[in-house]
Amino acid sequence: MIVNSFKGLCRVVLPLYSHKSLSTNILVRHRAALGKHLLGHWRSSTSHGKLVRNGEGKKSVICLEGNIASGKTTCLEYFSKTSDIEVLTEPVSKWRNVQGCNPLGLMYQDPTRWGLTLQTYVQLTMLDQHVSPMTAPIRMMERSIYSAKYIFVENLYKSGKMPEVDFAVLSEWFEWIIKNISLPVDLIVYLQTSPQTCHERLKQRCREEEKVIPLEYLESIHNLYEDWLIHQKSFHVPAPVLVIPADHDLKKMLHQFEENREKILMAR
Ligand SMILES: Nc1ncnc2c1ncn2[C@@H]1O[C@H](COP(=O)(O)OP(=O)(O)O)[C@@H](O)[C@H]1O
Ligand SMILES: Cc1cn([C@H]2C[C@H](O)[C@@H](COP(=O)(O)O)O2)c(=O)[nH]c1=O
Repeated sequence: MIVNSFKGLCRVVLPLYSHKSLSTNILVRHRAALGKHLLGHWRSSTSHGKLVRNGEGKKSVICLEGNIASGKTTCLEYFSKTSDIEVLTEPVSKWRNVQGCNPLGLMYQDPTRWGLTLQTYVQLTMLDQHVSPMTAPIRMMERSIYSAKYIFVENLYKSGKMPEVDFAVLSEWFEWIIKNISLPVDLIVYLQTSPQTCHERLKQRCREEEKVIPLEYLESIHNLYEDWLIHQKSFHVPAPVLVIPADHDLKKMLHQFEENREKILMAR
């Protein structure tokens, strides 16, 4: 639901639900099942039964979303120069090398066999980022555990490349996590591109594993993003959405990032 038009090229889209109501009153459940190390970063509160990171209420978390090669890393690089912001880029290097194995490369070679393997590891590493203690008042992170599930797992499943049983196992894991652990997001910034633009940028970036990606794959990812964040008709949207059209050249993109600096950094 679009509730606000912004000067220039951006819009804010409100979520169907607000995460705030879910995350303000929470308590630690399943405490016994958790290691000492993890609990060191957590506190208990009063209801809803979720784990909460210490100091969570005072800080803001912005997730940067967009198709593959839409310019997310470039955007994060720009904001990383701002003081009081912690930038978490996607842990792609881990996805390309876990104990000497490359689940990202394996997935692109044989999605039906390796989709579950990659997505299990993506889910773990994204969760690790969401729950890691914040080192600055504002955190900007690349994608989220939500897009890993609502976009990439969904795409594998919908395209017939992920077996039903793999999808069911991943879905139950995901549902358990979001039910039991508070993963607050205050704003989603969506870099909206055409799949064609991403295809061009992807070829230019030339990541070895991604050489097999056809335009149709980027079109599917694009449509899932649009249904989730623009039409808001597929899955729960955990925060308001700021849309930044991102087909433009670098100079114009940097200008737009600057124009939107306050809207992005004042999220909360
Ligand atoms: N506005 C832009 N115009 C042209 N090329 C861009 C632009 N933004 C990023 N790029 C280039 O496109 C490629 C993908 O950008 P990147 O920031 O890595 O995207 P993402 O992190 O979303 O995958 C990189 O080679 C980057 O230098
Ligand atoms: C979150 C997520 C990502 N991937 C893949 C898609 C790309 O090949 C890389 C991420 O690179 P980007 O330039 O930052 O988009 O990882 C995936 O297959 N599954 C996922 O859940």
